[in-house]
Amino acid sequence: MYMTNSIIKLDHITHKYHHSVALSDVSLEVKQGEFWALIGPNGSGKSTLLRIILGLLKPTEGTIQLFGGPIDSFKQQQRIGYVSQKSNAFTTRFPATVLEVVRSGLTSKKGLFKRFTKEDEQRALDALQVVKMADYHGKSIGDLSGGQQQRVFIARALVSKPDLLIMDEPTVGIDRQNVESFYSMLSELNRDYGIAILLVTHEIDLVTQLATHIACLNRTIHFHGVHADYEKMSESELSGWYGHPVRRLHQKETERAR
Ligand SMILES: Nc1ncnc2c1ncn2[C@@H]1O[C@H](COP(=O)(O)OP(=O)(O)OP(=O)(O)O)[C@@H](O)[C@H]1O
Repeated sequence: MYMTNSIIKLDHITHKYHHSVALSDVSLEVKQGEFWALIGPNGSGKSTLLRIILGLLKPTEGTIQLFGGPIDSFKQQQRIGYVSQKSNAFTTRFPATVLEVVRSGLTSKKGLFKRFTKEDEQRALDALQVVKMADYHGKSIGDLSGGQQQRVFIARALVSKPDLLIMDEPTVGIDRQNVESFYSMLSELNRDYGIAILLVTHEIDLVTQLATHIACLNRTIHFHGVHADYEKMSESELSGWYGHPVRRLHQKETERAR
């Protein structure tokens, strides 16, 4: 069989909503084990790009490959875990324990009314262990903090053992201190378990320290590459494509701010 370490490959993606261009000629490749931060200001096309990758939206032009094959014939949805920014709103209205929420990540494969086995429960507990939330498995999800809830949603996405985790601003509404520990948990997930990550965020300084690769989007890609090359971009170049001033915090400053 043809082997590839390519996970997402976008070639010349353009997307128009009616006549307005949301994305223009975007090409990008995410490979096995990489941690990509996709950054860009409001309205820059980040969510549009994610929806295209998730197969929810067909681009006006361009091609997408997932795991080395065309998106149209992609059938292994369990290889991709997705966590949205809206998870929090859902949890508080939904009375369930942490374990039940995580186990529900297996539902798409089992069908809605199939019974869960002991093995399923163990898989859910293992996923909770990875995000350091196993001690909370019996708690009601609504009783956890925003940061803890998002960890549980990561566990829910991990329960089918995906190769890629896609997240759309997962830290919205979480306080700064918990955001930092949430991001280091993601970094461990990438480093220790080899899971590729594509993370959409506004929190440039926190994330660019951890990501192995960075893509700067504002309708089109203004930069994409490894962290070291991103660091070489001047603050004025960064501010130019971002649309308003960007100040770069360096590692030492971030350490001090903790
Ligand atoms: N369903 C839609 N119909 C028409 N225009 C849309 C639609 N969705 C998004 N747009 C427009 O496309 C552009 C890109 O939007 P998108 O939501 O992808 O940006 P974003 O970077 O995710 O923004 P934010 O950071 O604010 O979430 C914006 O100008 C937006 O108004």
